[in-house]
Amino acid sequence: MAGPAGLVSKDEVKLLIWQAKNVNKSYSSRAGMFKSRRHAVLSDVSLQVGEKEFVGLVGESGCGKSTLARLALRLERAESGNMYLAGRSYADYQDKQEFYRSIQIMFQHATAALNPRWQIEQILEEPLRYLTDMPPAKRQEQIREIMAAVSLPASLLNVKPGTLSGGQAQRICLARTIILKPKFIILDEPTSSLDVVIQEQILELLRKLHQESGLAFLMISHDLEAIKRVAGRIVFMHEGRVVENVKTSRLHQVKNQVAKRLVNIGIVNQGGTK
Ligand SMILES: Nc1ncnc2c1ncn2[C@@H]1O[C@H](COP(=O)(O)OP(=O)(O)OP(=O)(O)O)[C@@H](O)[C@H]1O
Repeated sequence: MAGPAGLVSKDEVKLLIWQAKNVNKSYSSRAGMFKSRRHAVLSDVSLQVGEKEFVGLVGESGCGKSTLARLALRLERAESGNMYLAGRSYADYQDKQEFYRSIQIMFQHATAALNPRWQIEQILEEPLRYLTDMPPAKRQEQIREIMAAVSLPASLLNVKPGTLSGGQAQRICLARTIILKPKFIILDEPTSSLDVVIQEQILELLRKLHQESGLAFLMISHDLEAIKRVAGRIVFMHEGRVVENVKTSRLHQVKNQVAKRLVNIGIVNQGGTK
């Protein structure tokens, strides 16, 4: 059984891949013409992801999920607290390349970031070229391997993103996220912009990738039903705090009232609970 506050059970997970410990983050907002006020977005957030785990992070819009993801990727700094990747504090990663080889994120609307002028092959090669010393022949091999892993034909390598279907484009984004074989992968709303049929296919693909690769994933979503399909453990956030942490098979046992409501409703909409 999962423990409190987003932490894994020591009986079930031996090695932690990623950890946020007592993280706090706030932003300034205008309060009148000359004043600004700080409001807390993350309050004392602790969350752990173990080796080979697939963890879901669910909560209402604005509760701080994406902020946590941006902090995890070092795109912003926390005011206090610590984060750890593969047992090392973020402060110990002086080498940016080493850090970003170990952790990758797929953002919501990732397909919009696919360079329309590049062929798919160039798009997939870019992280290998800049973050590894891999020779060209090995890069080609890796690209073909990753296309097979996301169930796309190698013939698509020569086309540009504009010719792809929505589902194919999402698979390419996923391929680019995992091509470096990072230790830890964050997926921020990976299916929310897709229609139901494609959503289903991408969730199935994620399940397959997780099973076959044994990598650790954290999937952020409003959609508890989608998270239930892929995650072994689910962490609930509410107003910047982790309020519940439970194995997916024991969702019926959640105690926190907010989490209970979300479990009963199933889906959290952009504007709050349905
Ligand atoms: N750069 C920023 N400056 C000021 N406020 C911000 C900034 N980024 C996020 N916020 C605020 O922080 C809160 C949390 O935002 P965040 O995007 O992390 O929530 P979320 O749970 O991911 O929401 P959603 O599911 O809608 O993406 C919101 O109130 C948001 O307006």
